[in-house]
Amino acid sequence: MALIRLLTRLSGYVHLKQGLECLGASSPSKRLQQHTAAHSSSCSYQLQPDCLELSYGGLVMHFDYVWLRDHCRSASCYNSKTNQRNLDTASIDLNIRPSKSRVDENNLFLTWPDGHITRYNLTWLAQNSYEGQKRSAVQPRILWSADIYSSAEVPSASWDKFMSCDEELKNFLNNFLLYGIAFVEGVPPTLEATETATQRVSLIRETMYGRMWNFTSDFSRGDTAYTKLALDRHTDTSYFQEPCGIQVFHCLRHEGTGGRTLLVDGFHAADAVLQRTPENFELLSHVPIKHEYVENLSEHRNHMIGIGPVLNVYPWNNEVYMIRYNNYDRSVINTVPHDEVRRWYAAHRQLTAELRRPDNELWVKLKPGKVLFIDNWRVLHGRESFTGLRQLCGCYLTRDDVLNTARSLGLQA
Ligand SMILES: C[N+](C)(C)CCCC[C@H](N)C(=O)O
Ligand SMILES: O=C(O)CCC(=O)C(=O)O
Ligand SMILES: [Fe+2]
Repeated sequence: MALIRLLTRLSGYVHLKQGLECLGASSPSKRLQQHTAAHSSSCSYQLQPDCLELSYGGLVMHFDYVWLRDHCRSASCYNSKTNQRNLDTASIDLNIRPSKSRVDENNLFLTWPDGHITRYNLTWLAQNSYEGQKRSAVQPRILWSADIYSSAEVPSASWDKFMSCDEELKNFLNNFLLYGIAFVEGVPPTLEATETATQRVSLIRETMYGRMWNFTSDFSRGDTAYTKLALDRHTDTSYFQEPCGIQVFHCLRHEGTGGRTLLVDGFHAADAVLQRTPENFELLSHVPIKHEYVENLSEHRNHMIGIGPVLNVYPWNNEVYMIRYNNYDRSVINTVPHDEVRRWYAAHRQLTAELRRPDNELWVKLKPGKVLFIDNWRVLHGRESFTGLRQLCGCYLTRDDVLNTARSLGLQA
């Protein structure tokens, strides 16, 4: 196998630096290598029997030939106006191999057996390689305990600026992405203003609870949320196949005592389990669990079922992207044999112990004017029991559209 080696001076340092930043954290020795490479970079590649091995920017990457053909960005294979693939992937010979290959300073060129030529930008390859993805987080975040969150002194957005200034919205969303919670203050204490605030961020996700809800402890629905009782930490709508992405709360009125809101970073707790007992993390991220909502009132009849592990992780880097934790709504476990179920209970116990550590509990008293956005895929909420009239309004938001807004403002989401 011919080894083609190319040593080039890099045309732009910035160009390389950007490419490398996308690769995320690396070991000190790798960082040193990358640093040296800032002045002159080496790119080498080798056509292996089953893949192309590319060494660039301190990273050794492997690209399957079918993958390479499938990712051709030429005008006939890819429509760059719509960012959609034109190429029919099913027409690629699964044993395809390039007949010719070469590199220049910034690109790799492959000629396919039918004469078609593909040009790949080397930085693009590095950013989109499996090896590059494995090292980087999809969503950068700050895991928090109550102390970490409080000392960060994360500012709330202020209503006027939030509604009129994109920079304020961007800061708000940046905090939301980093911590999984964010506040807007100075919002008029009405359902309408709350709705207006949420529409700045996303689309409302209507559920069987309605579009916007405004609830008190009148037991108008068959759920403990509609009482004065305390609620332990949980995520909502765990009984949906896709639990609601964001929950918004605005306390419009409370004449009485208690009723504080509890917030806990579920990803922080999951990370503690991963660090201490990886086999428990493994069980929580693989054993499928059922959650169920059965409502049997004359005006409301609902039966919802959601099945999935407590921790949902990306398979290529084990990054947790969703926690589904609601002991009230967890249903019968019948998907696991008895010897595994005991181990699952032990893992669940460890996660629960982390979630219940007092130093992980952030308590806030919601007041009229202060709107709380919670990432319901990450941060658990609960409440203290209360007395008196307490009126809470809010809604759920569609997750894709929150992330869409964040990306449109230039954030990584
Ligand atoms: C928010 N809102 C009051 C409308 C609904 C409450 C839903 C409560 C349910 N047990 C769950 O955790 O999903
Ligand atoms: O009353 C509260 O503060 C929250 C109740 C709750 O968990 C919910 O509505 O989802
Ligand atoms: Fe809830």
